[in-house]
Formats: sequence, structure tokens, C-alpha cells
Amino acid sequence: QLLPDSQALVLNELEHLYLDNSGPGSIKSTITPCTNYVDSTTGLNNNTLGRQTTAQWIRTAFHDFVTADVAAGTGGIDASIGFETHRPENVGAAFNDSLFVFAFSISAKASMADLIALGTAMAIGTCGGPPIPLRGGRIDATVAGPSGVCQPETDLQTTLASFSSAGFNQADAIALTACGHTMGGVHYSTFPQIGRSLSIAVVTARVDENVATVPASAVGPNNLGGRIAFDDTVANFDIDVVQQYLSGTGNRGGALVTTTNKTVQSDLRLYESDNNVTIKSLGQSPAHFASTCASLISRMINTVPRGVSLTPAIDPRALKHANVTLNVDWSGHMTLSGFFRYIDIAGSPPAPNSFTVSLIARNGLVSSITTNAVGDLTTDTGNGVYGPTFQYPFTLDFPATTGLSGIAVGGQEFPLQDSLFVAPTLSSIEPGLAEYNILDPTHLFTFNITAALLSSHPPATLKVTFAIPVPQPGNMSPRIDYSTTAELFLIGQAGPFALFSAIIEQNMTSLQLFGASVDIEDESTGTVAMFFRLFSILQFF
Ligand code: HEM
Repeated sequence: QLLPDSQALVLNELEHLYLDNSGPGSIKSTITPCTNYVDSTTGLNNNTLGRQTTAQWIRTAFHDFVTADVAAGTGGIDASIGFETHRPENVGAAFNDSLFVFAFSISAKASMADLIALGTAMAIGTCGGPPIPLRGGRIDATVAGPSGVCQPETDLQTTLASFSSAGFNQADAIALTACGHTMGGVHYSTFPQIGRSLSIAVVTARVDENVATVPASAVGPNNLGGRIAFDDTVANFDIDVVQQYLSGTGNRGGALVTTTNKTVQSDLRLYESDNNVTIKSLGQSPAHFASTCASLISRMINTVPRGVSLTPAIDPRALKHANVTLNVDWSGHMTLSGFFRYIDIAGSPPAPNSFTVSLIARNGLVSSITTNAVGDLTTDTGNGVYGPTFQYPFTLDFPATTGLSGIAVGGQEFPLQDSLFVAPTLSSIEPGLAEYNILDPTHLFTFNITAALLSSHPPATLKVTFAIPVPQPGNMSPRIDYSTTAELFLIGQAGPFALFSAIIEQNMTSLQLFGASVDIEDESTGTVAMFFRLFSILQFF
């Protein structure tokens, strides 16, 4: 299926973030093991607070989603939660902690809202839960949305009305809550009134998040936040929360069921609201729990404002290329490098040792120029949701006169284009990779950006538009700013390509550079090369 360019780039980027990288600094590494907690106030792992990043990601998605009004076509997963963290209904560290981690991956083609969806799928899939089909294309809100997230003290009618406005009926609301409440728990540092009766003193403590007011019983040396888990497999996405609730064993469904303060028994109220019919049905079998949760969670993350068009779901069975970079040098010699990803999914043929990658020339014919892409079958680079994942790096060399319109593996063809692109080996960034530290504050970068346009009658200039993540006041999530533009000037010819270049100085943090990209446009014809990641220039030096 051929998608419009910008949709295809969104899907590729999401797929890459989701499926390819489990190494240091990856999204996956922040939730490995599933009990891990990354503290946004320090940027470090801290496993003494009784907090857990996976649970926070699922809760973040829920709070972003549930203020949707599907009839009006507003709200849903749109990252508006970033503007709403000061609200009492969004109490706790979960939201800013989640946005902090996701901000490392935001770019022109990975919105915060898509990252919130990805985080939910990854947290569930890697912690024993079912695979959640993941689609891309969500758009970030620019202002806060309406309030209305259910709180422990919210009455049943109001809670059900809020779910209903978001498109979820009573049975959906009960099941979705049980699905969410299989991970993590209630923190006495955040909700002390659940352990004690509501009083002015405790409400003050809740606002202060003053750990000293937590009942001694919940606090331990590795649980300084005083977490009471919903079930006793706190980091597993499993049926235990339902079974322990129904059988009155273990954590019995957690503090929102067992607290003696009736006002805040929100899970009990919800589960009993249809005489436990839904919760009993959910408890039939682990397979039924998994499939019901997968379907409800997909509906939750795919609830988006009207007008947002989501891509198809990522197809993990597909052999797919990633990190593809095209280069041309002054003598008209071209290279295409990147890797293919193969996931060893149960039931599909085992990962082969190598693939033959063939060049499809500019004229559309599969050429005799091939390369052998050899996999490292000892290193699983995947996220663990679908199966062992292997990368097959390749480089194809070919003359600019041959050019390319795609690559082929076996009978499968992957369209690419060489009509306009940034040539990383003719470009540079100062300071370079050796001096790069992602935590460095704002400093001056000097970019030499060189682009190649397939043209015998080139224009004098090309337009460059930067896409830079910039901070938003009062929000841990950056937005992408497109206001910086520049011109590249014609500097010469390399085979059939006209080369354009400029030296552009720009102040930004190292993290901003990490997420930044440029679009290049030939305004005389409207030809555009979208989403060239500036950081990829650094990788060539
Ligand atoms: C009636 C609706 C709900 C209410 C009143 C409610 C309330 C709460 C409360 C009070 C906490 C404790 C937070 C803390 O102490 O840090 C919590 C945690 C959590 N909630 Fe809900 N919740 C509801 C529905 C949901 C739904 C539908 C989901 C997901 C689909 C969800 C996912 C979570 C998760 C994963 C946690 C654990 C967070 C952590 O350990 O950091 N909740 N919820």
C-alpha cells in the first residue's frame, strides 16, 4: 500500500523507534526491566521510590485520552496532558516523568501524541501483555483541553459519563480500568486520603507530596513513595488484578478497592456497578483478558480529534528497510546505505543469514548492481514484543547516471527517490560527534548543508525549512518549530545532479539537534525532500 509521503515517513519513524532499538538510550532501555523507574527530576533511574515507568506511561495515555468528546470530535490522544499536569485530577509524577522520556524521541515525524501511544504499546507488549497494533499520525494539541479525568472520589455517574463521552460504555470502562490497573499502584505520597480518612491536613499533604505523611506501613526502603500495588505482579501486564479482586486474595484489586474510606473506593464502585458481570467475564482466562485489553487499549490510543488521519498499523511481519541514507560525491559516484530489519515472528520463516539487495535504477528496472546484506543473528535488537529482531546492514555503490528509484529483496520492491536529497558526506556540523553530549546546553552549531537536485536546468536556490523541537512554557513536551528557514545556493554539478549548499549558524541544545530535521524544497517545481535528520550528518564523521 502506497501512503502519501508524509504519512509514510511518520510510519517509518514510529516503526523505527518501536521495533529497532533496544540499546542504551533507547525508549526500550528506560523500561528494562519492567520494574524500572526513570526520574524526570534527575534524569536517572531510581528504584527506591516504588514507582515504575511502564505503569506511568499507561496512566499518561489514559489521562490524555479520557477527556475526549467523540461526538464533538475533540480531544483523545493529543498530548494535551502536557499542559494539564497542574490540575488536581492529574496529580503525581507520572505525566511529567513520561513526557521527559518521550521528549528525547520527538521530531517532525514523531509527535508527542504518537509517542504516548507508542509508550503504551511498548509498556504492555514488553511486560508480558498482548501486542497492541500501533498506528501513527496523531497531532499534538497546542493548548490544554477540557478537564474531567475521573478521580478516586468521583461518583459513579460522573465517571461513567466521562468514559461515555470518550466513546466507552460501562462494560468498556470497567474492563479498561482493570486492564490499566494490572500495572503499578496507588502511591500514598500522591493519594494519602486513600490510606487515611480525608481531612484538611491530608489534602495539604497530597498537594505537597510530602512523603513524611505516608502511613508507615506502606513505606519501605525501596518504596519511599509508599506504593500499594493493584496486584502482586506489579510489573506484569496480566490477569492477576482481576483474579485477586474476584477471589479476595493477594492485593484484592488494590487500594481503590480495599481502602476503608468509601468515598475513594473508585475501582470497587466501578467493578460492582454491573454486579461484577464485566469483571467476572474478564477473569475467565488469561487469553480472554489479553485479547479484551488489547482491543480496548487500541481503541483508547486510537481515539483522536476529528480530522486526524491515522496511518495503517505497523506490520511487524514485513521485511523493512531503515536508516536509509543516500549520498553522491563530486565525481558523480553514489552510495545508498542502511539496514533491513527482519523479525523472527513465530510461524514465519526463520531469519536467514543474508539477503541479496538489488538496486532498482532510476529507469525503474532492477539492475545487476547488488550487495549482500549479512545479518548478525547473535544480536537481537528488537523490543521483545514480536520476536527476535535482526539487522542486515547494506551499502550499494552505483553511478549517478544509473541513479535509483528503489531497492529490491527477493520479489519485494521498496520505492525510494533520488530527485532531491541532502548528501550527508558533503555536509558537516561543527562541533562534531566527538564533542557531542546530548545534555549540553544551548550553543552555536555551524551547519554546512549540501543537497543534490536531479536537474539539468537548476534554479539558483533551494529553500531549507528547519523543524526544531522547542520548549513550551509550562509543558515538559516540546513542540516542533518550523519558523527557521534558509537558502541553499547552486555551487556546481555532479553528474546529472546540481549541488546546492550553505553555511548556516544556529543556536540550539544538543537535545534539540538530536530531534531536528530539515525539509528541502525546489520552489520552482514544488519538489520536496522531507525529514532529513540533521543528527545523521554527525554519524558520518
Ligand atoms: C475510574 C477510573 C479511574 C480512576 C479513578 C483511577 C485512579 C487511579 C489512581 C488514584 C491511581 C494512583 C496513582 C498514583 O498514586 O500514582 C491510578 C494509577 C494508575 N492508573 Fe488509574 N484510574 C482509573 C482508570 C484507569 C484506566 C482506564 C487506566 C488505563 C487504561 C488506568 C491506568 C492506571 C495505571 C497504569 C496506574 C498506575 C500508575 C503508577 O503506578 O504510577 N487507570 N489510577
